Amino acid sequence: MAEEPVAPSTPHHQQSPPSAASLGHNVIPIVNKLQDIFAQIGTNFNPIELPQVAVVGCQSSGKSSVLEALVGRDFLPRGSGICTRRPLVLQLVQIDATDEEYGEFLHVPGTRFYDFDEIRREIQAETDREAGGNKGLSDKQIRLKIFSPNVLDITLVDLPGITKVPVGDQPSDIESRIRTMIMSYIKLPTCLILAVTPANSDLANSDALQIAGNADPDGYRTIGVITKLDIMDRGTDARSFLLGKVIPLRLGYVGVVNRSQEDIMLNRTIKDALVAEEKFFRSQPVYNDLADRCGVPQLAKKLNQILVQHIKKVLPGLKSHISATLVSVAKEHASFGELTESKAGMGALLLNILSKYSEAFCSMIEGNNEEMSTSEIFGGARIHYIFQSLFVKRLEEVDPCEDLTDDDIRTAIHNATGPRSALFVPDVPFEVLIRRQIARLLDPSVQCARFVYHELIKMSHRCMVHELQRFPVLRKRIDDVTGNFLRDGLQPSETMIGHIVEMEMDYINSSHPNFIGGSKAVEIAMKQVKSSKAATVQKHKGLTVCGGLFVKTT
Ligand SMILES: Nc1nc2c(ncn2[C@@H]2O[C@H](COP(=O)(O)OP(=O)(O)OP(=O)(O)O)[C@@H](O)[C@H]2O)c(=O)[nH]1
Repeated sequence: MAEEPVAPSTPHHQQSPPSAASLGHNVIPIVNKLQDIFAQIGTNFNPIELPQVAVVGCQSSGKSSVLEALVGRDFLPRGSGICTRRPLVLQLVQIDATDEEYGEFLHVPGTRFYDFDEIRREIQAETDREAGGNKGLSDKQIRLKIFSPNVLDITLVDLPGITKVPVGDQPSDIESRIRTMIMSYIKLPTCLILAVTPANSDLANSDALQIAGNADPDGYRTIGVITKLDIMDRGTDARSFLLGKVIPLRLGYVGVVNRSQEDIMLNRTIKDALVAEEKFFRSQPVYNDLADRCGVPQLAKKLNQILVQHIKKVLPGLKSHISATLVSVAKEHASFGELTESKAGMGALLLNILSKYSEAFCSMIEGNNEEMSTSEIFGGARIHYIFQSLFVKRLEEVDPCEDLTDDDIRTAIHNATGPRSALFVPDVPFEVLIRRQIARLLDPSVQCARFVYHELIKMSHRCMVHELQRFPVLRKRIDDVTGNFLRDGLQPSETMIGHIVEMEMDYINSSHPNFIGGSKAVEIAMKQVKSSKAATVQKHKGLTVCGGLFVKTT
């Protein structure tokens, strides 16, 4: 049966139960509102990280009991054996005082659990589903949200207790697995650690304080919680421990008395338990002057104060961060122009964007671009540069005699003249040799076409007008269409370049002014013969003399 929602009761020697409002701090509601807004707009912008509180300790030390007392509701599986077998991430959300409290599991979306016994059963069932029914453990979280007027907005994490001896389905390395799981939560700098140690154990050798010390060596975020003060050995007390004389902690200790197993079996409510706790501390003179370190309400107050301090610390930075973001978002919003709902308006907007894109492309090619850059050549000027500087230079670098040795020429002449000896190069071997050289023009020409293609793609990206930032799908589509269009043009261009080079190879233009042949060639060759340098092939002052034919090479 669900209990009445209660706030922790007020011991006579303690202050009122803490709540965001009662402490008079209005920062928590402000931050909650902010969190709600950011959650609603579904942005990744997380301006503030509220601390989460992880409860650590050895098995059955009373971790779940402490959490329940803080929430003021009875909803966690508790008992003498291992109970918490999966991390339970409990998000507490404060709602209006008039609203009914309820819980919601992430794994059962859309279902509100108004009955807190039902919540406990679901935690048990979900634990069994993942970790099995035989004391097995799993590090897969159960996420539960509790909406209540009596809670502070904070995230609490109930973790499996440290145990050393494996039982049931637990693996042999259970201790190290649990420690690793605990560490993964408490190592976060925004995680407050409630290190729970039962008073009826050896306090000085507390596993909880030891693991908390590993994660938080300076002790800035560890609060020591001593449970089970009611069942300590007669004649012993935890006074010196609560005073921090045994193991000092910056944030100090709080002693609490939770419900015993018998209380739970007798269905004692948390409200009753808080009254009993108050009575206990009142009846123990040894704790009388430690009012600020005893009782669940004090623990809640301490947590609240730390939360407020944390928010106060981050608030100035948060304020300037939000103001700066606001200015830049407003600017961005203004640049997007008017919103339009009608189909006609959308069509006009689309047309407008597309015309702006094509205008930008044209002006980039034509060169009358307004945002003229002085640091780099781009657009039409860059294409001109590719043709005039890069392409021409590459063509000039092609050596017409490369890989054409005297022996190649001599062999070609011999093969062409058969048994006769030859003075001049016959047409056929000349054409064979020269064709091979002309083919060398193909690579630089195709490369020039590819440079132009890449430049056009770059220009297309530069032309993505600012309005397009708002429409990523349209931007991608334009990019795809332009890319495909240019790619479709590149293939035929390369084919055409290949054809032009082939045409040059098929028809050797001997009428070119730079071509030296016929009677002029004979005349030069005769002079060579006369000067007894009758080599059939000779390179001389930029002229390659091939038998009777001379080709200008520079
Ligand atoms: N007498 C007394 N019993 C307590 C106190 N705190 C917890 N218990 C009992 O100790 C047992 C274990 O408590 P839990 O709150 O389940 O402990 P836990 O640390 O969450 O246990 P695991 O999650 O299984 O590690 C329960 O039977 C509680 O009723 C306390 O302050 N006094």
